Amino acid sequence: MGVEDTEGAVKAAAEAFKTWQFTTAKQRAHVLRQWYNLLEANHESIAEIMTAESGKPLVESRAEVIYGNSFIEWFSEEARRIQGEIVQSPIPTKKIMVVKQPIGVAALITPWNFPHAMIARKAGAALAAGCTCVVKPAEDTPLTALAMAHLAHEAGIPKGVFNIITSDRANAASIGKYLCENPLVAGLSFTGSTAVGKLLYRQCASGIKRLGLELGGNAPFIVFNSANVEKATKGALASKFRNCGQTCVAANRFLVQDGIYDSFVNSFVGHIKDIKMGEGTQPGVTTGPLINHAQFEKVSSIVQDALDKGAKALVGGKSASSLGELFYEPTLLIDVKENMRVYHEEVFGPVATIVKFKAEEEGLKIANATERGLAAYFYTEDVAQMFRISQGLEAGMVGVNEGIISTPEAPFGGIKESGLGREGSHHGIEDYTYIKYVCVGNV
Ligand SMILES: NC(=O)c1ccc[n+]([C@@H]2O[C@H](COP(=O)([O-])OP(=O)(O)OC[C@H]3O[C@@H](n4cnc5c(N)ncnc54)[C@H](O)[C@@H]3O)[C@@H](O)[C@H]2O)c1
Ligand SMILES: N[C@@H](CC=O)C(=O)O
Repeated sequence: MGVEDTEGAVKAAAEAFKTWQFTTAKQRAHVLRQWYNLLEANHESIAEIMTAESGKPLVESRAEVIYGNSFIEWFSEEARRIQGEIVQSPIPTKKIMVVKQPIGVAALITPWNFPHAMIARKAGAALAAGCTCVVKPAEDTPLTALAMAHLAHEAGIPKGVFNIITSDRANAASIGKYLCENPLVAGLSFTGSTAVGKLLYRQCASGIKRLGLELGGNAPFIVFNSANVEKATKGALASKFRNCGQTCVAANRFLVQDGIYDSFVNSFVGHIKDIKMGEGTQPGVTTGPLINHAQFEKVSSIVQDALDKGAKALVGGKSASSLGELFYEPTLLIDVKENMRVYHEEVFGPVATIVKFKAEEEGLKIANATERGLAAYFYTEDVAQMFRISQGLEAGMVGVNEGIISTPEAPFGGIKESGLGREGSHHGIEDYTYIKYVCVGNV
């Protein structure tokens, strides 16, 4: 689809907003719950579609559908808890009311790495608030989005309330620009690369549009001397290799204190060798291919740059071409130095790097030495250290002795160049409502 189709979708969403905004919270809660029920009932088919279009192993696709559905369930409940305030007035004849209203048409641009959950996290909140949506899924994963839309209409979400614009790569930029600049669109929420996020930020400036940005991360994963190696290895594997490393909150830099370095590295190497990579529909496969050639080239070149500059691959370090052209071996690099790309860039692939440090302050300093601030992780059994480090880390989300932090109940989002706003939790609705102060005089 292209800009003309987008124009049609925006007009349909604006038209549908005229009535959807006046539905009661209870009605919206009901219809979202119906959608959730259908998404649950069709969960295996959606997982199969996702695996077919993205290569994600079925076991991960199933987990994502459960995860994505839980946002629709959560926001079906939250719809009825969007509360205003009655404020104490300084003048007896005046009353002050603060109400929250839906912003209008919300444009949602989503990535390929979580084709269902990233739509669910945005659309669930928008629809609960009383907004209508125009969703532009990533070019690699349009079918999951269309399946969700099919079920949305079956669930009774009225025509025009939830619209999908699919596109190829060539049309993504013009569709994005159109959504940013169209005055009928009240707000835009984007998950994807920092480069595109910055472009959308600039494009939205002309109309001072409401903006939510979930951008790239560069998560440190610190293992302190006080850590439990077993727990740290388990968390490291989950955080790094989930979705073949193509996750914005994936651990990107392992920082390991000198006293625990050898035992952590040995344990990590053993577990990485056990990862079963292959075609997503094969039983037992836990890790699939990279999404496309661009991702494959990016991952290969980042690793090659590190190897050329003296890093050592304890596991992997090359493509797994016998499995297919987009497979890259789970990799562990040591002797990583500041002059290597992998030290600074978000790899977005199955590549773990380890840097050794001595003192706690040094570990924290390296962890914070990035312009990104999405997630950060650390492992320690020392309670005082838990408080010191979680306060000191410059990130929107911190996992303490935990490698998987995403859940609809908690606010997801970053600081610094990792984005604006929060998704999920009760804060997730804020992007889709505005506060209106109503002053009633002469009472
Ligand atoms: N934060 C995340 O969850 C996330 C997700 C995907 C990719 N990434 C990062 O981005 C890198 C590149 O991946 P990518 O190229 O698919 O991400 P991307 O940011 O280019 O794509 C994400 C979405 O934005 C759309 N898009 C692309 N260019 C656009 C434009 N000019 N205007 C409006 N929309 C546009 C795409 O069609 C897709 O829907 C990855 O290596 C990774 O570092 C991050
Ligand atoms: N992995 C994130 C989304 C971005 O990649 C999540 O856990 O929700």
